[in-house]
Amino acid sequence: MEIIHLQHPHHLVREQLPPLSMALGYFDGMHLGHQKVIMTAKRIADELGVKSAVMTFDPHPSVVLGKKAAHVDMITPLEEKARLLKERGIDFLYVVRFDRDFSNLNPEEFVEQYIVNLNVKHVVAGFDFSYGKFGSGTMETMKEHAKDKCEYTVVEKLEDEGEKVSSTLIRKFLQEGRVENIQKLLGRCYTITGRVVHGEKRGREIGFPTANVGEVDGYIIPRTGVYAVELGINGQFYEGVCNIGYKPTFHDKKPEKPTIEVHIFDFKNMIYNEKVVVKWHKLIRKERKFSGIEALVSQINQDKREAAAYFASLKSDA
Ligand SMILES: Cc1cc2nc3c(=O)[nH]c(=O)nc-3n(C[C@H](O)[C@H](O)[C@H](O)COP(=O)(O)O)c2cc1C
Ligand SMILES: Nc1ncnc2c1ncn2[C@@H]1O[C@H](COP(=O)(O)OP(=O)(O)OP(=O)(O)O)[C@@H](O)[C@H]1O
Repeated sequence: MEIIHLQHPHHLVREQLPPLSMALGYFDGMHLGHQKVIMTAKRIADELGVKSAVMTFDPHPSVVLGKKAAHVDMITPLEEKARLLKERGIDFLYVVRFDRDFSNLNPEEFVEQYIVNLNVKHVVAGFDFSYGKFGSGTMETMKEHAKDKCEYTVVEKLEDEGEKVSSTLIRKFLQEGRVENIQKLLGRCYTITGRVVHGEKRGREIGFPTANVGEVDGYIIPRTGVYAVELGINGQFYEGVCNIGYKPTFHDKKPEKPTIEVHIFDFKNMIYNEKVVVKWHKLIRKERKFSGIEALVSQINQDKREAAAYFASLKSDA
């Protein structure tokens, strides 16, 4: 997959570009609704005998348009989004810099410059996609704006239990720690990529060595608590339990940031500095302050049993 970064105004020339079937959207999460849009674009590309493409934006429009943060954490930061698109056989990923100038394009200009002029023959988006200044272009106006230069397909709403499958819903579940509910919206577990960093080195003393996962910038961290997780190291996944939190048993003053610590069952290798993937399966309980090490250790043993029972149930379901 080729990744093409564009900044407004772009200077690409239509005649020099391959004809495309392109899916449009921000696509944070690459959830099942997004996958429906993207795979529709790919199917149409195959039918037309053209290349498949996805157009996304960076940073998130709310960073530029909103009054809020200068940065928004993601379900799938750009690198992860690109990895998932490559896995699905998409040929081109266009990443358009979302800045003030770009956001001020009116809908007709957006279609002319970023669809027609990029040699898009067929454009695919979801029922609620909007484009152009104030998001005033919709899939209803697309017909008019694309005129006879480009065909388009609108993908119907994908729902789960009567609710639209959306990034917003997944973000809410992450805030609540309900990672188990996310699996059916993403079609996979929520994952975070990071690196094993040095912790406070207390874990080994209490009989539960943990891999502290750092360098997770850009990802939304689920709420604090204890989870059944898998940790991926060099492509191999190991079952374990993870605490996301502030370790109140040992810290009277709340640290600035929570730590992410994974205890892998029956594992003794040194993995400092390794790149790892945390796969979030299920929330087991909230983090608590214990009266001492003994009470904490007894609870962690219980957590391990619960996580192991969960993983065993997955195998018996299969
Ligand atoms: C499964 C699991 C559950 C944990 N639950 C708690 C908890 O509820 N409260 C707490 O203060 N610390 C909890 N911890 C964190 C331990 O205090 C921590 O692993 C220990 O202090 C070692 O930290 P270190 O690796 O930074 O040295 C938990 C750790 C694990 C692995
Ligand atoms: N559940 C869905 N069914 C069909 N199409 C969808 C669905 N969710 C998103 N899309 C489409 O996928 C593209 C990307 O959508 P977008 O990035 O706005 O995601 P979203 O999940 O709807 O996010 P948000 O929760 O922020 O509204 C758009 O074309 C959008 O219309």
